[in-house]
Amino acid sequence: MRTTFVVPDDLDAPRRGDDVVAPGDTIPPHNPMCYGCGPRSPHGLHLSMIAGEGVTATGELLVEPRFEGGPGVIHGGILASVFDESMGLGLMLMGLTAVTVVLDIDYARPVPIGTRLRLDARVLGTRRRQVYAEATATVLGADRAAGEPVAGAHGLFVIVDPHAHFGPTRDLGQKE
Ligand SMILES: CCCCCCCCCCCCCC(=O)SCCNC(=O)CCNC(=O)[C@H](O)C(C)(C)COP(=O)(O)OP(=O)(O)OC[C@H]1O[C@@H](n2cnc3c(N)ncnc32)[C@H](O)[C@@H]1OP(=O)(O)O
Repeated sequence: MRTTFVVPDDLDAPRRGDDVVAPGDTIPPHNPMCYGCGPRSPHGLHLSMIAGEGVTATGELLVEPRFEGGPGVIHGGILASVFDESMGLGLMLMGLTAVTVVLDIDYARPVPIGTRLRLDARVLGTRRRQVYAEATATVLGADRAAGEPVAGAHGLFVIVDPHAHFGPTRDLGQKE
């Protein structure tokens, strides 16, 4: 993957939260109406991620026709949303709330509609309130050389107090 995103080399190791789902279990959506993971979001991605060991998560995404950008391929903004959400869900394994402040995407190959992608997300480490994460997308069931990623992402998230952060906007949220 090629990127200009700089991951500091002095990060603290990520620590899994005490009261989070076990490896192999589905990470619950943080908001039922979330565009990325919410099961009740009418036009959302409905992304679901499975907890791995440590602070890692995996998922799958079928590139549906509604995700089209250029003729026959996924829209780059959709893929950015997929990465944002997959890293965000992985980060929840730390048992905290954090929001994205920087999202960096490497669109390495065009991704055709109908492709089934495997998503791998991993928290790299923390520095004070900052949390660094990365994710990759590889094509499932294809003969693409040795599972080379078709896209990758880095994210910088900042830990927030959810009540203070979402308090002023919570009433604007769509109700279930
Ligand atoms: C209830 C449950 C809800 C769950 C929700 C989500 C979970 C899952 C989500 C799922 C996925 C979807 C996710 C989504 O889509 S999240 C939606 C998109 N993101 C946002 O809306 C975030 C908007 N930004 C903010 O609200 C503020 O900037 C926050 C609150 C984040 C920080 O403002 P605050 O005034 O509080 O703090 P600070 O400014 O002192 O900064 C603090 C630290 O952060 C560092 N910093 C800040 N910005 C940058 C930057 N650009 N590059 C590098 N570093 C940056 C800064 O240097 C400092 O570092 P340090 O000096 O401490 O070292």
